[in-house]
Amino acid sequence: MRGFFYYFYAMYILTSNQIKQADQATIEHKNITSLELMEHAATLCFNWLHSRLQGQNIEIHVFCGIGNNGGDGLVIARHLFQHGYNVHCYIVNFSDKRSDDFLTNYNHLKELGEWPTVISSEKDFPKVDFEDIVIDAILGNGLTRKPAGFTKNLIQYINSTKVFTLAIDFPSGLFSNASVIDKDSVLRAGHTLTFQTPKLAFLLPENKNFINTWEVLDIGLDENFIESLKPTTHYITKNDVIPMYQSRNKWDHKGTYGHSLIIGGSFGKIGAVTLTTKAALKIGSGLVSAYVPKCGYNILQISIPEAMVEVDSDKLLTHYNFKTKPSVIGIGPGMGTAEQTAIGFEKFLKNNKIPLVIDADAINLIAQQPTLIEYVPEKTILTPHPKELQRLVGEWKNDFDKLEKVISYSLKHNVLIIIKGAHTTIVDGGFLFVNSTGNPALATAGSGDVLTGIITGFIAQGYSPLKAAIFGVYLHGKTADIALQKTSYETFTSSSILEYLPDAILDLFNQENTSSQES
Ligand SMILES: NC(=O)C1=CN([C@@H]2O[C@H](COP(=O)(O)OP(=O)(O)OC[C@H]3O[C@@H](n4cnc5c(N)ncnc54)[C@H](OP(=O)(O)O)[C@@H]3O)[C@@H](O)[C@H]2O)[C@@H](O)CC1
Ligand SMILES: Nc1ncnc2c1ncn2[C@@H]1O[C@H](COP(=O)(O)OP(=O)(O)O)[C@@H](O)[C@H]1O
Ligand SMILES: [K+]
Repeated sequence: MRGFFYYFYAMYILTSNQIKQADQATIEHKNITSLELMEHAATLCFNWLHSRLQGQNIEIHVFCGIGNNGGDGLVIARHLFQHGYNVHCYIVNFSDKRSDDFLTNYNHLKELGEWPTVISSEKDFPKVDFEDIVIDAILGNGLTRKPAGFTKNLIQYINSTKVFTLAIDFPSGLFSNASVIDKDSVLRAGHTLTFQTPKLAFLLPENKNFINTWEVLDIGLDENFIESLKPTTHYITKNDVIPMYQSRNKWDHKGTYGHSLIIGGSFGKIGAVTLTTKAALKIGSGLVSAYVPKCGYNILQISIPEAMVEVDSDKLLTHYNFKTKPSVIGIGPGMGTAEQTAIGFEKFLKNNKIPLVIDADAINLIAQQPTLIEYVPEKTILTPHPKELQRLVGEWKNDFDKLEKVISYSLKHNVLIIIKGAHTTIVDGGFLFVNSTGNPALATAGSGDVLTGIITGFIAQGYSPLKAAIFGVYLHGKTADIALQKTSYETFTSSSILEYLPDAILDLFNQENTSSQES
């Protein structure tokens, strides 16, 4: 699904209410019944499983609730029976409020002579072996409260078997847009097939135990209607960044691609600012300068002959009196938070009018003196890792609360915040852009410094701060994804990000694999 609402294309992440509305609109506008929609969605799930199992004689336990998620389970069970699989189908009878489409599919199955087993209490729990497969169609998008009673116990029982579980739409008990209150009431899915759009809950670190791998099945909900909902949360994939790429013209020269100034470093931490400087160059900034303490001069000049270097005091940044006239400044890596550095930084911010990317200790200094944020130019980018973010916006109760806090900070100060992590999220006022690339190979010293350089270098070349942030975060993650085909998690270092940056850019022009809607 492609969004027109923002000024480029992106896949939407919908809330459960938006999905319900889109479901209804699709039924009305596309002249399709809800039963047909269920048949279509569940058949896609069956096809997914069938193409992998190829008729193998594995015991498959399909647990169905009594709503439409359960209805999906019944359709999947029917197809499995009809294809000769060794299937056990159960109705998790937690309520009398059976949905119409559930009932139709229930009867359909019975007519075929396949009577599901009804589970009404713990004594009805079947034996499930580790080698079996469980299909979780207990609760989906209609979850209104945490599962309790025997339903919760069933979820706990399935979790305890450590069996592979394929969740339909949602791991049962996981809310799309609210935090889990009772961790024992949520199914721990091995893989989730979710309908139409990714769900925000899948992308938050607090849900790491419930959601493992997942993918989106396009069930054909009405895209025009979804557009009209003006969703504010986007999932960034290759299709979304390709149009951002700015190609070069024959007559361009280095001045066309801007001048990045990287400010940072302190004694013992010159490496950080070196990585950032290298990254700004490698992503194509026409000119790159570094402003570092004197102790960093030789290191930078020797390790990056392409960069110009200006110096401050011996071991620390204190004066910030560089002569360079850059188009953008990336500031913070390795800078430290010494008192003299803090005093100089305050003066620098108060006088500066140049676009900024603020990272690491520069974020910590703003957190120490919060009014400093009033002096940054609008649409300045801040790139905190979780600890730095906490210092900046304060403690949060859960990941949804964290997003709320970051959104209000971003709105209040008109800045962009990049929440770094496994699914790095760019917050631009009320809009969220969640990244799809990257893996734990990036959990290595200096990878954030490189990201700062990439984003700074993009802004130098004329990318807007938002595009620089989205494109930079996407490519940064993509280097690690590509690298894993040739190297290991362990041997990937921050310098490897720069080594694989050309592959990540070239991959944009590779026609294969353009629909990476999975994680
Ligand atoms: N457009 C799409 O994406 C399509 C979606 N489809 C499928 O529909 C699914 C959504 O179906 P759904 O709306 O019927 O909700 P579902 O999750 O089955 O449960 C609702 C029932 O559970 C109850 N209930 C809630 N919480 C509870 C709890 N903690 N403990 C106990 N009970 C609880 C709730 O009762 P209530 O809260 O109203 O009292 C109600 O009776 C969706 O995930 C997808 O699989 C496809 O078929 C086709 C296209
Ligand atoms: N498990 C992971 N999956 C994807 N990306 C990750 C993972 N762990 C770390 N990263 C990325 O690596 C970078 C780490 O940044 P940061 O913590 O600031 O590193 P440093 O301070 O060492 O430069 C961020 O861009 C983050 O998104
Ligand atoms: K489910």
